[in-house]
Amino acid sequence: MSAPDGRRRPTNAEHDDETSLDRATSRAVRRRSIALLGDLLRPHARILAWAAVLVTASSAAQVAGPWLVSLAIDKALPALPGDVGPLAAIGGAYLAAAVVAGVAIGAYRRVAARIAQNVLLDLRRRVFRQTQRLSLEFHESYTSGRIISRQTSDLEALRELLDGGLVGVIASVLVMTFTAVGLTILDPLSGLVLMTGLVPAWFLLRWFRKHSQVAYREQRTWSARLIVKFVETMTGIRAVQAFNREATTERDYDRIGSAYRDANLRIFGINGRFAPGLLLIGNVTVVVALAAGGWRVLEGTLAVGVLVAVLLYVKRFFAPIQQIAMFYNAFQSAAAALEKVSGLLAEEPTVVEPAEPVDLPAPRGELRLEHVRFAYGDGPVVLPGLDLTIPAGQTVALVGTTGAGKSTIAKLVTRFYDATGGRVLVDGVDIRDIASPVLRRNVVMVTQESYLFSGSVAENIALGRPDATREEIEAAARAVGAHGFVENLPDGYDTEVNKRGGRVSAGQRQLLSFARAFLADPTVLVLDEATSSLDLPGERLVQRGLQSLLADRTAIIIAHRLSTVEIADRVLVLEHGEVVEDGSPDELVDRGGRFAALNAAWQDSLV
Ligand SMILES: Nc1ncnc2c1ncn2[C@@H]1O[C@H](COP(=O)(O)OP(=O)(O)OP(=O)(O)O)[C@@H](O)[C@H]1O
Repeated sequence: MSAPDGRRRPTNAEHDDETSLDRATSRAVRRRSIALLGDLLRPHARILAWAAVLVTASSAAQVAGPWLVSLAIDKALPALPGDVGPLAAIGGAYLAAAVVAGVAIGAYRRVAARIAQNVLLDLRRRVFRQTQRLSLEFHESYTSGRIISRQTSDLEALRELLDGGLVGVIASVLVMTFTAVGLTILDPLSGLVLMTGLVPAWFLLRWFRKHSQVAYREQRTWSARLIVKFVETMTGIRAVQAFNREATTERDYDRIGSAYRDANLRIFGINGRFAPGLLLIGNVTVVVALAAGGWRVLEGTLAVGVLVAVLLYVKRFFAPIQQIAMFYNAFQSAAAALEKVSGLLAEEPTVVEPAEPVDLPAPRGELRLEHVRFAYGDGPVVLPGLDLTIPAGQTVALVGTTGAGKSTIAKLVTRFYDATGGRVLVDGVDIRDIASPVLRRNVVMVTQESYLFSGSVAENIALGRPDATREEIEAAARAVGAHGFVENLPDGYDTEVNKRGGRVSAGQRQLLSFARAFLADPTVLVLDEATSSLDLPGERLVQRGLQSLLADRTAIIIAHRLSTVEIADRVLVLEHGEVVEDGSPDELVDRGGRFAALNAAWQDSLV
């Protein structure tokens, strides 16, 4: 991300890959997660309040049970057999409490599940929208595997948290609180025993928190790396197989997989000590409460019924701790996931929309670069200061050694990146002042890979202008010479690409992307020509398509073929980000400089 001075600011998603953060960063990351959570829950405030009422009612009703049992033992049983009234009343109250508790908890679970699912959907949408919104700079540094793991495994961890426990755990925590309060009111001394049991439990919890936080971050980081490695290998499978890299990539994958396994084992190790430790503390507390209470019953200072209620309360207090401990795992994992997702969501596009956009009412397509300076992030300067004017309608071919900065110029003119210094102007307007929909309509980039989306051929062409009619789509295909082969596909324009029968060759793919650009009809076209060599008829076809595409518009072509350079009005030879030769192809050949040499080499390669 570039600050106004051109230096790089740290990004929010930058800490993604670290397992231990310093205290301040850790706090900032947590604050960011909590803010996101608040933001997600805010629209559900009213229904959340309703859920809180339901769960509170259910917990209070549950806590009444042991107290009613103590009343039955100490008050109602001694009145028998003469007076069955108290026992019947207590029995009735017990039943009523059970019904209230059951109905309220059922309703609470349904309401809470609906909130959880809506929050998840909202988060999924936000992640998707955000990844589409972020600038190319972000995508070039944040690998697609990492984005995939944000959208898949991180959201899955949050789903597990919300589906698999949070709702129950909130109810359990409330029951525990009510139980502790109820017990203390019933018999303060036993309340004290319970509180004493909580002291070692609290220390154990602190130990667990400290260790598991690091372990869970580590687990998620390795899991993301595993996905990155897999996605990278699969997207580059051709290169992997062509260069015999299978064994090396497998070794790398194994190494990451082992680290992931070790991270998981560490978590199990921590849990293996935490859960039994808590259980032990709970049971010891029950024994102490029983011993102390039993002693007082013998002394005659405690009623038997109250002792029974005390034991029921203490047991009930510790019972959900196991569940909460297990839940803590899901919580840790989800908290780590939320940290990463919130980092992605907090990321701002580096290419900023203008506050007061300037329109281009009658675009002509004149391009001007004024002292354009550029460097990627903290990297070396790619363009030291480029001055260039391209009159409307001119076709300019950019040639030059690899790394000279040709693609960089293309990315600056199309505003996928902003220049670090200087300005890029279209018809005299700084492109930073043009709203992106207007800019994208007028300046279109056709990239090397000519990406085809799943869908029909017609749909792929219509990407250039979604409201185009079938006639316009076919006219565009005809104009660039794609109509012939499209008609020969099994279902013509309705053939699904990327499916059996819909496979298109590299040249045909380029023609489709030309048709797409033709339909979009931009004033300025930037074309990164594919380097893949086509057979001669294929090349001629593409060349003819290109010529019709270029007519009547300004074009910058990163040229890799002689035939392309020949149809250009002007050739710019670039070296280390500077124009070293500028002229028509014929002039440059006559001048006998670098272009002449390149041209000779191209001519040679044809014979
Ligand atoms: N996303 C990026 N992040 C950092 N550096 C980059 C990035 N893209 C390109 N560069 C660097 O910028 C310089 C210019 O690259 P550019 O892609 O513009 O060259 P090019 O002339 O188009 O080369 P080629 O013909 O090989 O495509 C190179 O040194 C390259 O390493």
